[in-house]
Amino acid sequence: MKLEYRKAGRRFPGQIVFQNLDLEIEAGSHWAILGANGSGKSTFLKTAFGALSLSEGSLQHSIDGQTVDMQSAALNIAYAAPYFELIEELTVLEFLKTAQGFRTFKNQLGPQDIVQKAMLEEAAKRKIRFLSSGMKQRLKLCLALFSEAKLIILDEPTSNLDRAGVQWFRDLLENEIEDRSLLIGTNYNEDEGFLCDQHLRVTDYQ
Ligand SMILES: Nc1ncnc2c1ncn2[C@@H]1O[C@H](COP(=O)(O)OP(=O)(O)OP(=O)(O)O)[C@@H](O)[C@H]1O
Repeated sequence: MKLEYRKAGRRFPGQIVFQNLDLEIEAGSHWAILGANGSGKSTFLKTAFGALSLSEGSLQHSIDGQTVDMQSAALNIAYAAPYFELIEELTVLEFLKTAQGFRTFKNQLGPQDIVQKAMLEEAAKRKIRFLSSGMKQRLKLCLALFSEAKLIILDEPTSNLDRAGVQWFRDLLENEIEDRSLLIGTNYNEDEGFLCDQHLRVTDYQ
């Protein structure tokens, strides 16, 4: 999936997060969205998957050279982020079965396979609200990376992961991103953005 921002900007009352952004995110490219806390990484990423609209300018998504509207684009975008809520009252397996009803996993993987990939075998029948924050994070990352989406957006992907978890994430990303587009919002570029050869600092556009 390709994204083209033209003269794009996003404001909140009394605050310009970014403006005058001209940016082409080519299909299959890997971008790290860098910056300190509050610099606008999440705001930018939310515009990419349609959770926030632009205040000015335009954003066009295209798939295989064909422009698609935001609704069709959203069906081809998967994201994992601190503000992406899991359904806490379901068990891990129940949640994955529900998720599969909305969107099939890639390579014909099933809920039980995802449990294994997320290293949650022992917790499969536990309610999500009783998982540790690192376990929830592994589940979110697997949901995104084992989707069939053409654009993967990961906001702070290693938050709540311990050192072993960070290594697990790096291996997962390396194996599963394939030729898909990738946007990562990160304070820890070495751990999280290691696959990204393109960088955006939102503060360069304030
Ligand atoms: N819905 C909102 N309404 C008003 N202001 C907002 C809203 N969302 C974000 N902001 C403001 O926009 C700025 C950028 O926030 P954002 O969450 O994008 O930063 P970030 O770089 O992702 O930060 P962090 O690394 O702490 O997650 C901040 O000043 C924040 O307070």
